[in-house]
Amino acid sequence: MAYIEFNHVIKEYASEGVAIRALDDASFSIERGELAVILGASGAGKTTALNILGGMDTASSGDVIVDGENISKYNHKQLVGYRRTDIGFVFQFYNLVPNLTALENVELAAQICENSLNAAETLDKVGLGDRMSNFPAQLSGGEQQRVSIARALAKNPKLLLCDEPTGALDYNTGKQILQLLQDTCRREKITVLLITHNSALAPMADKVIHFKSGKVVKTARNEQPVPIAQIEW
Ligand SMILES: Nc1ncnc2c1ncn2[C@@H]1O[C@H](COP(=O)(O)OP(=O)(O)OP(=O)(O)O)[C@@H](O)[C@H]1O
Repeated sequence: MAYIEFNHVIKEYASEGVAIRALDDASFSIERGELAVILGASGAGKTTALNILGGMDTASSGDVIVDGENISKYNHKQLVGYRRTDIGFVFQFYNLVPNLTALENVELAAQICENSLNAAETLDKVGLGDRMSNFPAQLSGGEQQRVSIARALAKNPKLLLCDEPTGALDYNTGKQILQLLQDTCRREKITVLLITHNSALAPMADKVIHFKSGKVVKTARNEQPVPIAQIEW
């Protein structure tokens, strides 16, 4: 069994009496410690898949296995615990608490987990060791995204889920953030799943999962993933 298995997942939303199938029998797997990229056009179902994997949404049918646990069978309380301790989230917008410093933002997340990492050390690892006492408004977009990555990592999660993490950043800053995520995956041996609509990023991943119209239409493995610095788009 793979570390993550998304098996025949269907997700339907009811919208004004009409059923919208956001996921239509989608299946993929990811091994522990892999960097996986989900590619697909707008509306393909990428965010829906990520939200289900992160316990923020539930499947209409199908199984979602994470580290041997079938999270699709979890009740509300179990999902709360799963989101709190097992999953680190990084979003396009950083969602930092504006009146807390970088350090306090990371500490806040670490406090809700049992096996959390030291907040200051984690900020140091993402390159912000000298900006810990700054408030979000005093940091650039790229620096704020580093804080949000540190906040996710400080939870010491099983899985880091990133939804378009460079969507609000310029080309070079975005590249640095992707490099950080790639390096973190390798160095910390953490499983990372990244959503993007930029197909040029495919070579950075161990595994590439292509979504189209709610289905996984192709998965590919890169035997030798390419460092982000060598990818241009
Ligand atoms: N809560 C919801 N209620 C109704 N429809 C939804 C809901 N969430 C998603 N959908 C629909 O499901 C489909 C897949 O959406 P999803 O956000 O997963 O796509 P995506 O690939 O992440 O797109 P994007 O790249 O634009 O974010 C879309 O048609 C969307 O409108």
